[in-house]
Amino acid sequence: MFESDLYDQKHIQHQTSVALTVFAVGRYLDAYLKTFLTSAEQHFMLGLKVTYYVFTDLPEKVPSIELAPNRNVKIMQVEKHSRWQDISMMRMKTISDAIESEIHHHCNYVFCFDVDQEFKGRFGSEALGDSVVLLHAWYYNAPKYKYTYDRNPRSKAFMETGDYYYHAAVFGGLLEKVKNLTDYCFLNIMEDKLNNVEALWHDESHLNKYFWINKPSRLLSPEYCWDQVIMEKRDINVMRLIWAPKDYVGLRP
Ligand SMILES: CC(=O)N[C@H]1[C@@H](OP(=O)(O)OP(=O)(O)OC[C@H]2O[C@@H](n3ccc(=O)[nH]c3=O)[C@H](O)[C@@H]2O)O[C@H](CO)[C@H](O)[C@@H]1O
Ligand SMILES: [Mn+2]
Repeated sequence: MFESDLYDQKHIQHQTSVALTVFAVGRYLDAYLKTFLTSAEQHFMLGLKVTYYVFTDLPEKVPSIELAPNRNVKIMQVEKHSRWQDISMMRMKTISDAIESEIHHHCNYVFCFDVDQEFKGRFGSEALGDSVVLLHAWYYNAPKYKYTYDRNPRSKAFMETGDYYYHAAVFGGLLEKVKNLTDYCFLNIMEDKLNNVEALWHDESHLNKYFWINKPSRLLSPEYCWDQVIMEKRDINVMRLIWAPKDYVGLRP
């Protein structure tokens, strides 16, 4: 196990400030946002300055959460795309724009999360790095031929081979690195649209392609986004973030 104090001391000394982006659009807001934010206050980057950027089409419904000093929430209005695939993919453009217009005034690092998750253990400054991505809980132990990269040569996300299979529910890093990643994914998503194709796992497929070409500087273990449905968990010492129950039929547009 790493020495968490050493990481924290370094970042407190450098006055590191972290942005967390999360999207809660449509029915996902009521279903997940409160648990996500309250659990983040218990486990995410404690001791550091944190700004939660909540992107939603329903700003008046964002729950008010009790926050520790040095931490705050900023609500950012976004439109609700009619297809859930676009709600997921267009996050790349929104994050890129927010880094440029807003986040760079306040923060050194940005971490981008799906909302359908709950913090359960320390998710601290050890996770910070220039360019950070997460090993997908379902694939970190799987043989490479099982990785679900996009295999359609017509899509910009097409890959024959790669290093790992990454999960798009958590990624982050220095602002300029994350901006580079989100710009890349958005451009390729739009090019696919012009060609009438959609990558197999949407933004996640493009993210996997990006990190094949632009190697990350830090890999997070599946402890940082674990699915409790998986029975085999010998490698998992601490569940730091877990998947919330899915309800695609009830919650997606
Ligand atoms: C089975 C499936 O679908 N997989 C996709 C989806 O996994 P997930 O099943 O985890 O997708 P999801 O339904 O959690 O959607 C991704 C995120 O978009 C936001 N959201 C989505 C829909 C909505 O109506 N409102 C809303 O706010 C929310 O923050 C959510 O967590 O996302 C991944 C990226 O993480 C990949 O893109 C996958 O292709
Ligand atoms: Mn999700």
